[in-house]
Amino acid sequence: MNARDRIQELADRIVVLRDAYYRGSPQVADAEYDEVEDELRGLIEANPDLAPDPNPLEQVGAPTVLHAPVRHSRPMLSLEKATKPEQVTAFFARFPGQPVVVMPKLDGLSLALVYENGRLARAVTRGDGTTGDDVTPLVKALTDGVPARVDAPGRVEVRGEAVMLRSTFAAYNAAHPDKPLINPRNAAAGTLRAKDPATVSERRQQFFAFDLTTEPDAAETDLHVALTTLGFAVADMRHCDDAEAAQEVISAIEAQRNDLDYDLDGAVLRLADRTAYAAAGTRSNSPRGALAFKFAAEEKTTVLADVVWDVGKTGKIAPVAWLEPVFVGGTTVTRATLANQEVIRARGIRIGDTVLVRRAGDVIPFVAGVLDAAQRTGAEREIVPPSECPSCAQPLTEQGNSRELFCTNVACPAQTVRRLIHWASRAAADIEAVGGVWIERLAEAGILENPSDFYTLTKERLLEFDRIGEVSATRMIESIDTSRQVGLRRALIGLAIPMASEGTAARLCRSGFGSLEDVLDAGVDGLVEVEDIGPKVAASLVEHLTRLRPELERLRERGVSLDVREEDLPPVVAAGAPLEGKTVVITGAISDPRSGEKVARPTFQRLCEKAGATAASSVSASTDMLITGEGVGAAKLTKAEKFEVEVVDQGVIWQQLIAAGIA
Ligand SMILES: NC(=O)c1ccc[n+]([C@@H]2O[C@H](COP(=O)([O-])OP(=O)(O)OC[C@H]3O[C@@H](n4cnc5c(N)ncnc54)[C@H](O)[C@@H]3O)[C@@H](O)[C@H]2O)c1
Ligand SMILES: [Zn+2]
Repeated sequence: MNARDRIQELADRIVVLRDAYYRGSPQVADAEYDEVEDELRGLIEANPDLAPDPNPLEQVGAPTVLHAPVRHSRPMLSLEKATKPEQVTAFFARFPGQPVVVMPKLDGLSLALVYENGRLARAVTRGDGTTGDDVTPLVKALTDGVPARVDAPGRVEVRGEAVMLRSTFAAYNAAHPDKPLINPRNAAAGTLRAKDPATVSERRQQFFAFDLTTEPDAAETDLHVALTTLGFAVADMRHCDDAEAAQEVISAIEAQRNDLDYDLDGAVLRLADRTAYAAAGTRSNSPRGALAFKFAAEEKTTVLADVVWDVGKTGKIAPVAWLEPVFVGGTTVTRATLANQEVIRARGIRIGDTVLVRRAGDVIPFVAGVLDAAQRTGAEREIVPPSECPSCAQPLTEQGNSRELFCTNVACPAQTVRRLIHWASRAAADIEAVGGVWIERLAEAGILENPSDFYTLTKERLLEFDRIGEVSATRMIESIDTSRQVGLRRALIGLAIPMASEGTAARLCRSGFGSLEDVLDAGVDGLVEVEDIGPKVAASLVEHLTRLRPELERLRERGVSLDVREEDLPPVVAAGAPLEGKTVVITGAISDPRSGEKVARPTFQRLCEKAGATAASSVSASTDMLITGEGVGAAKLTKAEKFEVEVVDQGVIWQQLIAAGIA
């Protein structure tokens, strides 16, 4: 195909894809759409005289049907994209001496809020950039972070992004397994298209501001200060004086990406000074004073090649999607979860479909749904749940609203292997040297069936197997030996009792149970006394521990400790302990100043708890102190500054711990 035809083809495709996307039913993932734009941009750059007219790359959004059209005071534009550090350097070089704010590029939809003499007059969507939709009632009813009044005269226009928080999204999907939302962005856009706020009342959104214009011109020229003074939330804006600092903040935002409560697809750089930003002007479809740095995509489409029903350690039979390999969220994904049969039904997924796969950080990849059912060829197959266990062929039972399938055969071979692997896992007995493949082989050979069987293994027995040498056999036996110190909390985790979480195990230890046998002897009545342990969890504990009693006896006989360990007990805090009543966050690498040796974070945390502190994982308004070790990330410090949290070097804390006889 010649360049002219290809250009036209790509331009037409962009129009079609945008139209579908802005109507709320995208046909492809963003990353794939961006590839089409990139190819067109490249071709036009190489053949400027072949630029299509109109050129979709110079347009914004899509001309959709507007219910209540409102013309914007100035166009709402797209952003110039960058993917390489050199482009960040070039941006700074264009504006010598100008400070820049760097902030997350939120993945929601942009809104313009217009205030007249202090009152919110209207909220308008971006639309095609020139004209948007008036969505004031929906925004007033459903969007947090949009003050009804601001303390400013004349006309104030605040632009920003309305997002559905991940927590809201997850809660909504948990409450509506029959009609799940595909992703937070789509959910936010769909919400603002609703005719009646009452029908979408559980789909709340949060507004984060990133742009401000005032008439008459306000005195405050710093964007960040001006927005926060007016009472708007901004998503973590940080000032940077040079490209190097900006690049650091960009990396920090990307590193934090999974811990935040909103989706983001990049970082935005923008001149911090409002006057300078306005003076920089615009191109056909983007402001000159801003740049978007794009991150790797967390969503891609791929073909669902098959669905395999996998037997878990508690007998749950879960559908696993086998995918054509797809690079998403930083790795190549070939497997993803499909949750349960209700989710499959609600999302209308079939084998052979092109599905949207989402992988954010260390979250297990999952199939979010089918983007474009119109692409089906007719060769797709229904996903049929099994009626019997794929491992032991026993009939299955269904449980709960989502109709999860269970094999209740305790002798099920697949479950046996899963339970053994679970016993050996890090959170439980931590038999590091015996991997899953070995456990499977030993189980197949009939040597391993219950956790207690690990403790009868000998080096000689292991050496009978092919492909095992003296060294690894010794390591395996040593690792098993060490795991005899597993103790109450981790043994309980390792036994994989349905409904008993890691938290349950920790709470039982802290509330005074001395051993696994004590837990069993307490009975349901004794267990529900423990904070946060309900009757269902208590009943499950008693039922399964009763069943496991012979196994507990075998473990004991073979020298495995099922008693509570000191580290799992509530710390004894002396009156006047140095950190009494303080909520602390620990960050950076910790080392003992006396020996210079590295100290694991949980160990140091435990010392702080003995000194009376409560440890939290992230800095918030309720944090009293940020304890810093080596190599502290800028993100934590900025947050501490924001919440006015005292920052204390580990050295100071060590001195207090040593003086109090705790360390
Ligand atoms: N899947 C599809 O078929 C399809 C089709 C069309 C567009 N898209 C996607 O939509 C997006 C396209 O472009 P666009 O031009 O609307 O957006 P863009 O990526 O150019 O970014 C501009 C938008 O970013 C948002 N934004 C978020 N945080 C911001 C901040 N801190 N400062 C400034 N703006 C901020 C604003 O809403 C603004 O309108 C891309 O992500 C593209 O992949 C997807
Ligand atoms: Zn089975």
